[in-house]
Amino acid sequence: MSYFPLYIDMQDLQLIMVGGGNIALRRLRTLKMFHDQVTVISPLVCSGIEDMICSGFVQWIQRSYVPGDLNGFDMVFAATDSRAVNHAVFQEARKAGLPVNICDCKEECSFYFPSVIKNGDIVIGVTSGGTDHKKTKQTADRIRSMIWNQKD
Ligand SMILES: C[C@@]1(CC(=O)O)C2=NC(=C\c3[nH]c(c(CCC(=O)O)c3CC(=O)O)Cc3[nH]c(c(CC(=O)O)c3CCC(=O)O)/C=C3\N/C(=C\2)[C@@H](CCC(=O)O)[C@]3(C)CC(=O)O)/[C@H]1CCC(=O)O
Ligand SMILES: NC(=O)c1ccc[n+]([C@@H]2O[C@H](COP(=O)([O-])OP(=O)(O)OC[C@H]3O[C@@H](n4cnc5c(N)ncnc54)[C@H](O)[C@@H]3O)[C@@H](O)[C@H]2O)c1
Repeated sequence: MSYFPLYIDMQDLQLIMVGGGNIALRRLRTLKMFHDQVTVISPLVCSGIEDMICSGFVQWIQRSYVPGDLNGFDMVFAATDSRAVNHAVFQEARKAGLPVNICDCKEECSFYFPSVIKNGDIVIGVTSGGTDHKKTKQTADRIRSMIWNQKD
């Protein structure tokens, strides 16, 4: 069964991203279109995220994740390169009843991260239900070029 595209108001939600590499950066760029601030817990961050720290969009907790870190957050994203860490984040989030997105395991996601096309108030999210990421990206790129001639 396909997933229902739910459009939610994120403004008052406290968002946390565990991990600060390439995938976290790509997702933070998307989240930046919908929120003013995201907390990132990660011992290291890539240079794109350093810029987001400087601009105030990212609040950086510079250390590894430990259980209990999700306290006070409403929505959880995990994008570390460790299956064990991502799984631990999933377990804590599930226990706390928090919506959770885990980048290396679709079975542990309570929602998927879509490819997003945004033009003013118009927002389009594309998913393949986790079956074909390439097709998702291609479809989003086609929509961008067809409708708005907007690349990425
Ligand atoms: C849409 C996009 C959003 C974004 O990431 O921003 C996205 N994946 C993108 C790209 C991408 N993903 C992967 C590669 C590298 C390899 C390859 O090419 O296959 C690339 C290409 C690249 O990175 O360039 C690998 C991968 N992805 C997932 C797993 C785990 C699994 O399947 O269990 C693994 C194996 C990880 C591993 O090896 O450990 C899981 C998920 N990825 C999703 C979203 C969710 C459902 C999306 C849908 O319905 O299609 C879902 C289910 C959950 C989630 O993470 O929310 C983005 C599109 C591009 C864009 O628009 O820019
Ligand atoms: N869903 C997707 O779209 C997609 C696409 C490609 C890859 N992946 C998956 O995403 C994972 C991450 O990829 P990447 O390119 O961002 O890796 P990366 O190496 O660039 O980044 C990993 C980040 O995790 C952080 N980290 C490591 N251990 C941590 C811990 N204990 N606590 C907090 N942070 C920790 C590191 O400091 C680093 O910032 C890959 O291993 C792969 O499984 C997902």
